Amino acid sequence: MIVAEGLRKRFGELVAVAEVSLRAEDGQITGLLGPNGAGKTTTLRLLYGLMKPDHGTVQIDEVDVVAAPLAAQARVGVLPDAHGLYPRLSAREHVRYFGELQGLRGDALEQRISTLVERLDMRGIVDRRAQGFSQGERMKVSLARALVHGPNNVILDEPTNGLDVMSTRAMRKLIRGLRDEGKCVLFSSHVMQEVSALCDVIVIVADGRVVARGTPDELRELSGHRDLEDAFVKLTGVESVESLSAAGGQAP
Ligand SMILES: Nc1ncnc2c1ncn2[C@@H]1O[C@H](COP(=O)(O)OP(=O)(O)OP(=O)(O)O)[C@@H](O)[C@H]1O
Repeated sequence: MIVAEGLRKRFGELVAVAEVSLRAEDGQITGLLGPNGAGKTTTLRLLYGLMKPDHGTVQIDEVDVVAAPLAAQARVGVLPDAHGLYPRLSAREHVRYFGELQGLRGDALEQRISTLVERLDMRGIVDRRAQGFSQGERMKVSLARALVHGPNNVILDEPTNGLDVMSTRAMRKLIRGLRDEGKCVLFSSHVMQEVSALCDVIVIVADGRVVARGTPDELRELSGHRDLEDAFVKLTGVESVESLSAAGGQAP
């Protein structure tokens, strides 16, 4: 379970996260939905301890991310926004390296890698060097890396970005599978269809603030729109989901 309270983060004069509190439960998929620049990536980085908040707290399975970052990070798998891979390492070596960083060794690690190779359908690429991997192949390696230690919590930043239809379906299946195993899954997206297809709970952010939260049905009711995309537009105040408006607010 991931619980954030009163998060704030500014970069100089720019307020990226003005006020975000959220709760992502085990056995649920929680979607962080907002237009470009709303503060989603920054919020996720605060949640998994890549950045420290100026204000507020984050707990992962009741472990404080600022006070005990290593213990908190052991409980979470992260698919960050950029899937940087080492070009000379093979897919298997990437996953093994991250497993070792998480304290896995020997047969247990190799067994875990084999399971992920099957689950993510990586047989064709697992012993190839990452140089030249397609977007979908990079995504698989990044995901395997995130899941190698079997974390109870999984944070995914725009997980279907750049994926084709088949890969998007595979990703959705995987995300649902994690939920069905009882894991806490939190992912960000600016695409309403993506979020509505997957999420049990949606947290909508705009201008670095949570503007609404609830199940898809609750959000329809709150906005007075049957169509979820219309509900999103109403709740965020942006013209269209794809309007790409930079919504980071300026500090007073
Ligand atoms: N390291 C940084 N330094 C300065 N400004 C930053 C930094 N990271 C984010 N920002 C700014 O903070 C605001 C929120 O950015 P963030 O990446 O969190 O938004 P987002 O909702 O993830 O957007 P997108 O959907 O486009 O990825 C933006 O205005 C962005 O330019």
